[in-house]
Amino acid sequence: MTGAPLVEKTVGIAGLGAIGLELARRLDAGVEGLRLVAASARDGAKAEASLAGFRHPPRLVPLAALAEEAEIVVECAPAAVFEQVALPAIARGRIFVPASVGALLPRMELVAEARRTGARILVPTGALLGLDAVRAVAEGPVESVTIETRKPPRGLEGAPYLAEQGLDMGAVVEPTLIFRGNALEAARGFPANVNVAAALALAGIGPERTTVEIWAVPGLARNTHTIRVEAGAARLLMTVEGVPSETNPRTGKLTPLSILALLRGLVSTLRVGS
Ligand SMILES: NC(=O)C1=CN([C@@H]2O[C@H](COP(=O)(O)OP(=O)(O)OC[C@H]3O[C@@H](n4cnc5c(N)ncnc54)[C@H](O)[C@@H]3O)[C@@H](O)[C@H]2O)C=CC1
Ligand SMILES: O=C([O-])CC(=O)C(=O)O
Repeated sequence: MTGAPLVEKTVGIAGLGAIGLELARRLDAGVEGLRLVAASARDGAKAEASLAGFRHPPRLVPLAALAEEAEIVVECAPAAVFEQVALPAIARGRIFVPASVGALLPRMELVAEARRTGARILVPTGALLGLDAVRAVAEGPVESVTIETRKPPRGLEGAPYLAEQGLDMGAVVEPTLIFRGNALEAARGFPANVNVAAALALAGIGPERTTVEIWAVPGLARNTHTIRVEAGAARLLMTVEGVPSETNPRTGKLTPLSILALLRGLVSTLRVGS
């Protein structure tokens, strides 16, 4: 006797940068139960070149059209175009997987909208770790959640908070605490750097109660995130040292892999971790 035939889920990717292109490559190499059918890129000619060696190149479509093409829409684009991907995906009742989690935090009304349309918003662990454990302890009482992010100064450049405070990352010569506040304030001040803090906040006790520290550390080779949780069921202490990707040193190599693991979990028979 054979099992039920496998029903493939179709995937569309918004943005073919450090995360999107690696995820696309992995899917094109073959993942049982998943088929990459569409992608969006800002530069069509560059995208065609990137996809040239693919076995089954995805159709290149505008951001807003991804939701028409695919059941799962993965957002890996700059936060500035988040709504162009998220709104159609949610309106059409798709599975929406955002990498720009910092852009989701100030738009939590999208969750209510997804409930109305039947869409699901699945936030990947991304560059972080241990959100299964954070979700588990958050089923009980939690006293505090803190994330300490350490990055080389150039990895923080361009953040609005630095301009507001007149902070020059070129002048940092020793490990320096640049910011301490809650996850909502961090997402506003460092929109390209606190996707991890946003994901942690959503997994645990919310953005107001999640504390974020951002350190600029000259010479640091790996983006390092340390999570500390005091909860009724357990004390969590977890650190990840991410290897920067070659194409975008702000983004670690772990993030596309985390998204791939999430997508596999949507179609696999055996799934491990809550
Ligand atoms: N959740 C997490 O743990 C992490 C999330 N991120 C976030 O994920 C997002 C993507 O990150 P990366 O891949 O490193 O960025 P990237 O800059 O390497 O890639 C973004 C891509 O989107 C493309 N793009 C820009 N405008 C577009 C448009 N209008 N239509 C289609 N494509 C467009 C760009 O050309 C580029 O190829 C960022 O918002 C970043 O902050 C990054 C690292 C970790
Ligand atoms: O560490 C990384 O790779 C990226 C990061 O901090 C973020 O996006 O929040």
